[in-house]
Amino acid sequence: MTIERVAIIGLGLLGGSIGLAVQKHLPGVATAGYDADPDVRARARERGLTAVVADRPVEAVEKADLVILCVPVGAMGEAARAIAPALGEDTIVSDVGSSKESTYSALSEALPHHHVIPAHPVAGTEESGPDAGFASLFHRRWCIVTPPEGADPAKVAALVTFWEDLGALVETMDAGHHDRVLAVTSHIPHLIAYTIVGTASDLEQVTRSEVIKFSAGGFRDFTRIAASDPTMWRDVFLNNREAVLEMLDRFLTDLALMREAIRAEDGETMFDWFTRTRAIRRGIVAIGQDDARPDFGRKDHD
Ligand SMILES: NC(=O)c1ccc[n+]([C@@H]2O[C@H](COP(=O)([O-])OP(=O)(O)OC[C@H]3O[C@@H](n4cnc5c(N)ncnc54)[C@H](O)[C@@H]3O)[C@@H](O)[C@H]2O)c1
Ligand SMILES: O=C(O)C(=O)C[C@]1(C(=O)O)C=C[C@@H](O)C=C1
Repeated sequence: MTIERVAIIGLGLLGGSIGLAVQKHLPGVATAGYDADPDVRARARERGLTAVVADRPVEAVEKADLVILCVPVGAMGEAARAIAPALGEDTIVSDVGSSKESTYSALSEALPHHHVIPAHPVAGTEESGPDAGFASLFHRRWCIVTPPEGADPAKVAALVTFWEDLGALVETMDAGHHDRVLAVTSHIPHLIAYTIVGTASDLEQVTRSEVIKFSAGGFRDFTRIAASDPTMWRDVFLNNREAVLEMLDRFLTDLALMREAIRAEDGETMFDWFTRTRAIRRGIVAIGQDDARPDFGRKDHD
C-alpha cells in the first residue's frame, strides 16, 4: 500500500518533528494534525508543523492512510477513542510511545477493528511542545516497530518504509522485548538522572548555588536529562512498570557491588568495570549513534 495522507495527533516534539520531516522528505504526502491544547494548535499553524491543523481530531484523520498518535503514553487510549469515528477501515494506526505493551493494549482496546501497528522512534531531546520539533530528529536514529501477531505484512512494510523515508533505521521486535530493552537503555537512565539531580539539590552540605556553579561536567549531562517532560516520564514509569522494576533490581545489585568495592578499597573491581563501560561508549561513538543531539549543531528548525 502507498501512504498519501498522514495525520498526526499531538503536535509536540515528536508530532511536530514527524510533520516537518514528512514535508521535507515526502513532499507528495499530505499532512494534517490535531492537538488537544488550542495554544499548541495555534503555534503549530504558525510553524507549519503540518499543512493543515484541524480543530477537531476527527477532521485531522479523515481520509488518512496513516495516523500517528504522538501523545503521552497515558493519553493513547483517549486520543484513539476521539479519532475512532472517522478512521477508514484500511487506515494504519500507529504511535510513537516510549513503552509498547501498554500502548498496544490501550490502542487495540479503543480500536478493536482497525490496523494498529505500534512504533517507537528512539530519538528525542529534553525539550517538549510545538517549538521543540525539527525535521532531522529521526535521521540515522533507530525506529522500533512492534507489529502485533497477525498484523497485515503489507501495512507493516508500508510503515517501515515510511520511517526509512524520514531517515530512520528500522528494526522490528516483540513489544515485550522492546519494553525490557528500553527499560535499561532509556527509562532507568532517566530515573537515575531525575534522582541524582534531586538528591544533589536536597543536600544540606551543598548549597543550590554550588550545584548550579559546579555543574559543568558529568552532573550537567544529568541535568539535561532531568529537565525532560514530567508528564511524559510519569506516564512511561506508570506504563512500563514491570520491566522497569526488573531492570531496577539488576541495577541496584550492581550499584551495591560498586559501593562494596569502594568500601573495601577494591580498585581492581572498579578498574575492570570502568574499562568495560568505556569500551561500550567508544563502540557507540564508532557506529555514529551519538551525534543526533541538537547540541551537535544539526537542529534545522525548518
Ligand atoms: N520526548 C522524547 O524524547 C520522546 C522520544 C520518543 C518517543 N516519545 C514519546 O512520544 C510521545 C510524545 O512525546 P513528546 O515528547 O512529543 O511530548 P510533547 O509534550 O512535546 O507533546 C505531546 C502533545 O500531546 C498533546 N496531547 C496530550 N493529550 C492529547 C490528546 N488526548 N489528544 C491530542 N493531543 C494530546 C499535548 O497537548 C502535547 O502538545 C510520548 O508518548 C513519548 O513517550 C518521546
Ligand atoms: O536524548 C534524549 O534527550 C532522550 O531522552 C531521548 C530518548 C532516550 O532515552 O534516548 C527518550 C525517550 C524516548 O522514548 C526515546 C529517546
